[in-house]
Amino acid sequence: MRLAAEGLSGERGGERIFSGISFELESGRALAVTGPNGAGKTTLLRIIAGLLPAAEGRVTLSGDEERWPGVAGACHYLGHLNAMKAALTVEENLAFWRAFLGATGLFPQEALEAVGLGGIGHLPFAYLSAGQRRRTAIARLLVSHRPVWLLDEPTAGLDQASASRFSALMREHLAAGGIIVAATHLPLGFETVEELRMGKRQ
Ligand SMILES: Nc1ncnc2c1ncn2[C@@H]1O[C@H](COP(=O)(O)OP(=O)(O)OP(=O)(O)O)[C@@H](O)[C@H]1O
Repeated sequence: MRLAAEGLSGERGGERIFSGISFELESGRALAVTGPNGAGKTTLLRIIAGLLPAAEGRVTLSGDEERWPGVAGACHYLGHLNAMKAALTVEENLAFWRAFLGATGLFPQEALEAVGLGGIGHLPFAYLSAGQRRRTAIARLLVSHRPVWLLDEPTAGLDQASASRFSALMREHLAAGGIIVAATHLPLGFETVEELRMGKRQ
């Protein structure tokens, strides 16, 4: 499987944020997108996820078109917001996502154990600390299989042990043939094969 971006330009509020971004990632490879605040890292991830249109260029996913006919449907997008309902329990939130995205991954309790939150599935999401919320959002990546993980500052708010655990989960995803594009200010904790450095804006 190969994720490719060709000549991507991104705009926000009618203003060109970046242009001429190209890359190719084979199964098992990760791309760390780095650069200063406002460089367009989130914008790029959202374009890849199909959440924003590209001003120019295109993103394609090839190699298993029968199973993954489009890029958007093949992606998990972990944004700054955690995409959980405050009033539902942690486990109910994950059960919702598993039903919504497809029961092709771990059960909610298994996913919670994988992020070290096995004991708190019964708590309302609203009760969780910032780091626990982030770890629950990471558990969402595990309840339904998607080959491409798009991660925006995935380790923000995580303590060192949680960041190491997540790093191991990312390595497992790559070892299983997955692809990762991560916007990050911090090292991801494994040898990223490529870095895409986005420019300074102002
Ligand atoms: N909805 C919007 N309308 C207009 N401009 C926007 C909008 N969203 C973002 N921008 C602008 O687009 C630029 C790129 O933002 P983006 O969030 O992609 O940067 P980033 O590299 O992810 O930054 P950070 O490291 O701070 O997360 C910024 O100047 C931002 O102010």
